[in-house]
Amino acid sequence: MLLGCIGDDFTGSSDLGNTLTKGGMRCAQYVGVPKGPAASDVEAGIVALKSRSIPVADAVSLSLEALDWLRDQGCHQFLFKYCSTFDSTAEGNIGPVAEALADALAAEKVIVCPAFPATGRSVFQGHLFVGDRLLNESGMENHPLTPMTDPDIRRWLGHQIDGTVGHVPSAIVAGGPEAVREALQRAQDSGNRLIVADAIHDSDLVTLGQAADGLPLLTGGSGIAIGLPDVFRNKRLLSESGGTWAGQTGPVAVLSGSCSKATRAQIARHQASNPSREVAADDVMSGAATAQDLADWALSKSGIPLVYTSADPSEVRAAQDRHGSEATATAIEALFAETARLLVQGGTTRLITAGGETSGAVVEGLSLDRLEIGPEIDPGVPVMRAGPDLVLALKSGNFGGPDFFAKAAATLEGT
Ligand SMILES: Nc1ncnc2c1ncn2[C@@H]1O[C@H](COP(=O)(O)OP(=O)(O)OP(=O)(O)O)[C@@H](O)[C@H]1O
Ligand SMILES: O=C(O)[C@@H](O)C(=O)CO
Repeated sequence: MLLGCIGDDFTGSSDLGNTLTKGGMRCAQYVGVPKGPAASDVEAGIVALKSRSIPVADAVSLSLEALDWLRDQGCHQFLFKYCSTFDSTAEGNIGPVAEALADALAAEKVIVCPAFPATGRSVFQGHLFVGDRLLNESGMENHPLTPMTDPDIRRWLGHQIDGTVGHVPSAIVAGGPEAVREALQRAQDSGNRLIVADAIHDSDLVTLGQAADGLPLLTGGSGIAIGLPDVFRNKRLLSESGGTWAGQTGPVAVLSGSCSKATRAQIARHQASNPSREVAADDVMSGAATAQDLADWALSKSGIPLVYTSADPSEVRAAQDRHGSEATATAIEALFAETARLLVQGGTTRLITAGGETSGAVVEGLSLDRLEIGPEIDPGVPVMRAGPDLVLALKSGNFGGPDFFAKAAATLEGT
């Protein structure tokens, strides 16, 4: 294994797997820290954690455990993948995890770059944009768990760590890898270890990847990995034998706990021509909504049945005020996990989930341990094989085109 990756959620990890697989690396995604060794042909291993919204100390210890395992597999370079919208609170978890990994690896210069231009995320003057909106005006300010109210990544990260945050501006990134290396050194000389780098285009991310050659730790969205396969390839370290993907026919279902704008628009589009069932947070909390009932309903439907709790920000806030945000999220995630288990037990072979936390709960509920990454459905979302009769698509909240669910079902089938 050449590159050891730690993802702070499951959809984000598959997004990274998509980038590395497209770049030609043989890539495997593990559900949590594996117990045994990796297969010998894996060039990039991604340990997917559900550590984005858990207490800081737990996120740090899980990430260090993942790091130890990846080191044991022989990796010399490591990548901490977080969300391209920098999903975190002022307490963490991105900063504390990045610092703990840097301590463990004696990393002195650590790039921080959430940019993912293919999905409209760019970093300019240390500020994160989603399309033409600053992060805090993009809808992410309403996120149920990690509302992003400050677009200045340097300042937000600064709240999360004890030290100061450096910055490599766009004009320097445009100057190429050597200019970036010099700027990183200057940032380190000024006492900064975590260094936010601007990136607007994929070419900037390629430059950052080249500049990071020899650095033990990189952090970012999946975009930060764009240049890495070529760095390994130029050193003749990649096997170059392509992966094989065979589609899967059989019953399909969609489970959505994502309340993002993109997901809600995809739901509205999908339910116009497919069976759909909305589940209210109150019914989850009271126990009126049961996994058995939802699974039976989906298994009885033709088309691409959709079960969702996705609601608009005012409904989400009202449910959180009534029941508490953590309790609501935990109960909804547990319901989706059990529904997924019953669906697969009932014969579902293609499962599509929307939302990082939701997908994490589902994948853990299904007790999966390793996912093979296949072709891309939409930027940032690949199809994945979880076993001989089960394929998955785990969609990050804000990813995917308007017709994502139908496109995912078809791509999972291999059509
Ligand atoms: N109606 C609702 N009321 C309150 N909370 C909800 C509701 N529906 C879903 N949730 C919770 O909101 C959270 C949504 O997070 P999730 O990560 O699944 O989606 P997302 O944030 O859109 O996706 P991503 O993290 O990939 O951007 C989950 O914990 C989910 O259980
Ligand atoms: O980086 C992203 O935006 C996604 O991979 C993700 O992590 C959202 O959960």
